[in-house]
Amino acid sequence: MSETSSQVATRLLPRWTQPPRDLEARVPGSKSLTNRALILAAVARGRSVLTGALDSDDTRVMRRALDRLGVSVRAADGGSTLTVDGCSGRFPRETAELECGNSGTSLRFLAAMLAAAGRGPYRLDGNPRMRQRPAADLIQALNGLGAFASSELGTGYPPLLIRVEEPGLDGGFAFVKGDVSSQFLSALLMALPLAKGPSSIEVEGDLVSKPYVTMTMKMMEHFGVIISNRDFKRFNIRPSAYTAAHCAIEPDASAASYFWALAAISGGSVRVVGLDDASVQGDVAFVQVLEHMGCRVDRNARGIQVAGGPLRGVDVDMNAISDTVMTLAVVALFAEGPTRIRRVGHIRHKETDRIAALATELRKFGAEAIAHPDGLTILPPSDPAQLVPARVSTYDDHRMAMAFALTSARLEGVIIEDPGCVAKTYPGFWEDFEALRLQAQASRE
Ligand SMILES: O=C(O)C1=C[C@@H](OP(=O)(O)O)[C@@H](O)[C@H](O)C1
Ligand SMILES: C=C(OP(=O)(O)O)C(=O)O
Repeated sequence: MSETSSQVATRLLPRWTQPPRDLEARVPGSKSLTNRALILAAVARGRSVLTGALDSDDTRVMRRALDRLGVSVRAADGGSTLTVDGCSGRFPRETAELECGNSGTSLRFLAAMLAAAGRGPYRLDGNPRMRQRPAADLIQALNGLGAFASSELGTGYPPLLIRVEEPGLDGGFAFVKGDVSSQFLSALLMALPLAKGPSSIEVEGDLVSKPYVTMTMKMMEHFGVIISNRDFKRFNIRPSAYTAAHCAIEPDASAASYFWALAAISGGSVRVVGLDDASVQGDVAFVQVLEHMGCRVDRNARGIQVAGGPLRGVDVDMNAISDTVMTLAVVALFAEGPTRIRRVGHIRHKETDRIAALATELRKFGAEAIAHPDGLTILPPSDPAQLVPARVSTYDDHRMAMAFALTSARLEGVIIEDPGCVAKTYPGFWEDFEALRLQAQASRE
């Protein structure tokens, strides 16, 4: 039961006969931190070493792209230690075709960095879904700062073409929309210190996923560049050089959400090792939502533990932690009363339209689900015994697969289609999930 290849069409999940009790889970490194560290190390002066890095489809996209741009990234320890020889702000290859799969961070961060640290033409493409994920706001901002960026098909979506005239991006002033994806802003912030002159970026509309912008600024600081911002509205960036750094990547908090939710649904307890409230990842706040639903949360030096109890539905704004919406929606199936998830309309632009996908799949289990423009209401049956196992479509979305796997904590016979899609951010998910189930079972025998 260790298939993660996409050739495996389905995975039948055994029901957990015992809840996990006082078990520990270790999750791989953060995708968002790994891809930021990689791109910043690539343009820094000197050799950087990243430890605890994530080795998955999304980080391989970034590594391959940097390789094509002439930056050496050497992997050791199964891909978790990466040594990057920085190019001091100038990519060695002046033109390249870069394939970004469905990695939003890779495509958007690279697009801006190419304008600042390259010459071009560069072409960035992705899989069919990536060709439906917005990029127009980023293109527009880059062009306002002196780049020649365009959508090849004129759609505002990838493939993107990027070039700049010698000697590089001008800087200056640009607006960027904040209500579609924070990745546009993060991409510009990381690239603009390499522009010729100072720059200011003003965010238009409500900025989504704010903790990721804080993460961007913290990582920039780690590589030696400090920028100023007022209320996440206006950012001022002075020309500066990145310097190589040692970077210990935290475990991925979005991946951790599946194990915390497992404890919530099963009534057991799981500690995810290596995360605490001081994490730079906003998604650690997911445990607070579980606390509101009735779980107990214990934070100590080893990590954060969630212990499940009777669950009640919640009304929650998940704008800042929207990668955990799928996890919460599945927890809500097992709670008493409705759960309303608000201010996450932007998740329609991710690996799939996540609001539509969730509503469809939740209904298969016997819940009512209402899709709203900004989120979702989940109305579980009044008696959890009325929930039925289902065959879950995953829409090539790793988070749909991992979140719905949690239903097997309480239901026999759940089937997950295309389980290999977890490789986007967590290739070893099924092995880790099954190992924990066996541990739970063994602890009661
Ligand atoms: O900057 C990042 O690393 C990310 C930002 C978020 O995207 P949006 O800003 O598009 O919500 C998040 O969903 C994604 O998984 C990673
Ligand atoms: C939205 C996600 O990824 P990205 O935008 O980086 O493709 C995700 O990992 O849930």
